[in-house]
Amino acid sequence: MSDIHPLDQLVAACHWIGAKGWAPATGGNMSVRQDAQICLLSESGKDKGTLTRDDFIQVDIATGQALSGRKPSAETGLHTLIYRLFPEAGAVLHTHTVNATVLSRVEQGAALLLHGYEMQKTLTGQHNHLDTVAIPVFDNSQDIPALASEIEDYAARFPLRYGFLLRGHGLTCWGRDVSEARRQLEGLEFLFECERQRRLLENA
Ligand SMILES: CSC[C@@H](O)[C@@H](O)C(=O)COP(=O)(O)O
Ligand SMILES: [Zn+2]
Repeated sequence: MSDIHPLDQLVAACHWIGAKGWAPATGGNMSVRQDAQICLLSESGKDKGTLTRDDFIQVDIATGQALSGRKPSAETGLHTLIYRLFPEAGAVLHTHTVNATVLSRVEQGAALLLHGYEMQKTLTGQHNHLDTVAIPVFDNSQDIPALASEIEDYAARFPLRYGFLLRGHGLTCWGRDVSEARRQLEGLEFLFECERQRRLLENA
């Protein structure tokens, strides 16, 4: 367990995500759980690759309301949903990568299926490239409460283990701590790149 404060770990993760180009033009949002009731969410509209500790806002997980007058992410409701669904979730990362944005539009089905990749084993609980990893894809919406409700309904019927894609928008993933969330993000992004290339080459 790291002796670096979780918020400082999250700030470092934001800089890493920014350096990767995975949160362009203020896209993306990140959070860390403070306790069972409160999470710390990135402030809306900021460049996520240059955030500091002061750019995170306390939000009530049960209500989605900020404890101060500042505006947390437009997608706060998706972060608080994850923290309510998964008490073990300690950090949530949302990114706007080209791979996630394009693949989620090319995939017309309800989930992006990943199969046959050794790097599936980077995902928590995955031990075999022969397994199929399903990443659900939801149509994008500006109505975050409605989108959160749709995702909650899905999670009541199907496993929601690694993250979900918003069509033409990006990826939201999570972990028990910042380190695991970073690994899930990096693993999924690698797999998305492989799958995008595979589909391009197979259709060439
Ligand atoms: C640059 S617009 C993108 C936003 O609408 C949203 O999708 C996003 O990821 C960032 O919103 P934010 O409110 O800054 O957390
Ligand atoms: Zn977004």
